[in-house]
Parts: sequence; C-alpha cells; structure tokens
Amino acid sequence: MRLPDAQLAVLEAASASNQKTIEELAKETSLNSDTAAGAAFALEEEGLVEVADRIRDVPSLTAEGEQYASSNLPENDLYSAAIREGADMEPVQINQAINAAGIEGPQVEIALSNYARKGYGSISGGEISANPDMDVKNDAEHHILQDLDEWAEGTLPRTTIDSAEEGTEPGDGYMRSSEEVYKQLEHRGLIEREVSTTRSVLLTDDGVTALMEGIETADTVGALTPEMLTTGEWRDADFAAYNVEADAERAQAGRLHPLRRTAERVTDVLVGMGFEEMDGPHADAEFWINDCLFMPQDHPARTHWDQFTLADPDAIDDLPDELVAGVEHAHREGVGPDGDGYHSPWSTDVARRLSLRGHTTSLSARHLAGVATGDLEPPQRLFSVEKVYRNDTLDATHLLEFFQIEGLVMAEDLSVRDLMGTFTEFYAQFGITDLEFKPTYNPYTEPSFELFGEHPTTGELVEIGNSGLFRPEMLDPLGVDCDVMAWGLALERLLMLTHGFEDIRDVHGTLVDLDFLRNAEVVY
Ligand SMILES: N[C@@H](Cc1ccccc1)C(=O)O
Repeated sequence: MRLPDAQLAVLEAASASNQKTIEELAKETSLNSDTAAGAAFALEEEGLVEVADRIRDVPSLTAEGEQYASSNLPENDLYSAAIREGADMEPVQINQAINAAGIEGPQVEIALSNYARKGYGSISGGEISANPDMDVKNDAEHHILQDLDEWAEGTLPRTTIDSAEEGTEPGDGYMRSSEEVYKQLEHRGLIEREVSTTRSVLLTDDGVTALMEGIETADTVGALTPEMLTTGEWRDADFAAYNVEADAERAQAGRLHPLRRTAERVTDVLVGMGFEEMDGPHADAEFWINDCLFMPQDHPARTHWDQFTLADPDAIDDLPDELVAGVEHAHREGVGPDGDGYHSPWSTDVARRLSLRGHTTSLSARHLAGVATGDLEPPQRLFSVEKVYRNDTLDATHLLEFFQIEGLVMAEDLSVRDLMGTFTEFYAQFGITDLEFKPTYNPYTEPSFELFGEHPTTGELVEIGNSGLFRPEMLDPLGVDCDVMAWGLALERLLMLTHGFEDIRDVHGTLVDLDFLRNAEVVY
C-alpha cells in the first residue's frame, strides 16, 4: 500500500487501543493540525482509522485549587496533625489539632466539614478524634488536584486526568478517575470544568493490518507552489485530494461590532424607505441643540447635570443673526396670535455655548433652518444614526454615550397616523410588531409620543424612542411653513429587543462578551 507522507505519519502515530486527539497526533507527527485532520479523514475513508467526535469535560484548577495542589487540602493537614497529637488513641481539643495543623481563617471551617465528610474521625463537644487507618496520602481529591496541576504544566498526558466515562476503566490504582471525585472538587470550588468537543482517532483492524504489511510513501503534493508553476513540475505532480470536511483552525478575523452592523442595517432600511442621511457636528452650539428646539434657557436639562459642556473652546462665533433674532423672539413672545413665550431669561451668550450634543435633533434643526444643505422644500425625509452624549447615571438601560436614530419627515398635512405608520413599517423590518405608544411631553413637539416595545425574554415594556410633530414655536423661526414629524430612537434599545439583552452594558463597554462580538448576527 502507498500513502502520502502525512497520512502515513498519522497512521503510525494512531493507536488501536487508545483514542488520540487530532491535536495529540499533530504534535506527535510535527504536522500542523489542519494537515493532521485532513490526513485522518483521508485514512478514515480508506477504512484504516475511525474518527470520532468526543465530548469531554476539560477540568482546570481554580486559584484555591492551585493553592491546595501545591500544599495539602486543609482536612488532610488536620488529619495528620490529629494523629500526631494522639487523637487516634483518645479525642483531643479541636483547637489543639487545628493549631498543630497550622490552619487558620476560613480554612478551619473547610477542614472540619471535610474531615467529617471523608470519615477521618468525629468531631463533637469541642473535641476531635481520628480513625487510625486513614490514608490521606492516597486521598483521591488530593491526587486529582496534583494531576491537574502537573497536566497544566505539561508534565502529564491528557488521559491521566480524564474523568471516568461510562464504559471506561478508571486510571491508576487509586480512584483518581472517579466522576464522583470531580463532582466533589467542583462543588468545593477547587476545579472548574468546561465542555469541549475534540475529534479523536482510533486505528481500525484494517489499519493495524496495513501497518504490519508495510506501507510506502506516495509523493502527493498538498499545495501548489510558485516554483512548481515556473518549473512546470506541476504537470507531473500527484495532488492530494482536498477534504472540505477536515477540521480547520478557526481564524478570528476582525469584524464590525454588532452595534455598528445594526446601525448599517438601520441605514439600509431607512434609505429603502426613501430617507436621506444627515450629517453634523458632535460638539455644537446650544443654539442648535436646545434654543432652536424651543427649550427655555433655564430648562433643567440644560444644566451640566445633564449635558457635557466644552471648556475650550467654550463658545461658537458664528450664529446666523436673523435666525438668532427669530428664535429669541419665539422664546420671549411666542409664535402666532395665540402664542406665548417663556418670558424667561434668554441670552445669545448661552446660545453660543458649546456642548456635546445630547440628541441628534440638533442635526434636524440645522437642516430645517437651511444652514446644512440649503433651504429645504417639502417633501423631505431625513435621518441620521449617530452618537449622542448625556451626563446620565450608568445603569442597565443608560450609557453616557449612545446611538440615536434621528429622523424627520417634512410635508404638507402630516398627522399622528403618519408617524405611527412610519414606526410600524420601520420596526417591522427588525421583527418588532408589538409597538406601543404613550403620549408624552417635549418642549418642541406637540403632540408627542414615547414608543415602547416588548422585551423578548422578560416581557417588560422597554422605551425605545420619543417622537412627535414639531410645534410652530420651533418651525416658525426656522422658516418652515409645512408640517414636520420627527423622532429620536435608541439604537442600543433596538438591539436589546432584537437580541434579548437585559443590560445595555452587555452591548458595549469593557464587560462585553468576546464570543458575542465574534458570533453575533444582526437580526432583521
Ligand atoms: N430629541 C428627543 C427625540 C425626539 C426627536 C424629535 C422629535 C421628538 C423627539 C430625544 O432625545 O429623546
């Protein structure tokens, strides 16, 4: 029989009695694991080996487990000390044995409870006795801890630390491979176990026969090289078959954050609904963030408790005079015959102050005022998916910066029905079909609605956005004389509904699970 190099190496390294993992075979044959896996599958096709998926617990020591592995379990120290103190002849004071064992702090409790559990003796009335014939040196828990320590250091083969599986024999003389012992150690918090799936290889009878009959190596080529192409050698080469089922190492390439991908998806959906994207500054004059939105200058949301104000530079120089005059007039006197303003203090200095935008409605204001892309003629549909900054207290639903999905529709004769219809259509694209609307108050919209969606696992109603029809006090100074409906939706909250997050900090920040970042799919 003739086999390619790699296959022969794997066949020779495999055993008929002892399953070896692909990793172990790769190590023994100095092949990389992809090649070893490929070879194993090719051999399986020839019937020379069996490849089996094996699900195993991989145990490892916790910090406390490591500590005992390098010394002794406290109950074993206690037993040895009790014997030294003569507790096998007659009971001695517990404190005396504990002092002799050199145990202190929380370990006293651990020593006493496990002493009794392991049948080392009895503890009662402040005294401890020791059964004479216990062999703490061969304590199974102690040995497993030591084996795991050695295995972690690479001085013990994997098979020694396998917990017994059904139908397999425990390892050495003492009961080191008992599942019960592993369970106990896990319960004590001394080891942790993780389930891992490995592929392992066992030589078949045909494999053994083939090896005994002798195998020659066939020169098959695994990869085409530039040299083979230039020399023309490839013409005569015997190429190894390509096995698409072979194990391959998983490559973790960079990929976009799920939040960013959801933002892109939101953009796609809104563009599909006929919206155009708005752009604008992250740090902006309060004029655009607040004043244009008919937010009085003494509104509590305008203090540093809520917004981040810039120190340097602390103000913007150029605000359009005419617009400033119009906005100031709306604030002081109101708009229209029935209008009334706030009559609260208003100064251009405050309007010129620079802050990080607390909402992207500043972009809507800039666009409606015509300073961003020129005067707008209805109909218009605009949106942005951008970051906003708020001096909030961090909790499960609040971050200091988050993404807002801002949007506006400018047209003649808009109504609440149009607003609701737009949301229904938008959220349906993300599988959210149970929207609820609640009337609310915004200084710049009338009527105003908060939006809620149901959390997929907790069933709680989560606020996902705020919306309304801009009021004349806002639109009039900006020179807009048709209707405008608008909204700000939270991108992270959308993700909470689509992915079932209960804590927004699971979406971004230092605590985010790497596996989630690697594997999350954008839901829509
Ligand atoms: N600016 C509001 C959202 C909103 C935008 C436009 C109209 C109504 C509400 C917020 O931050 O919550």
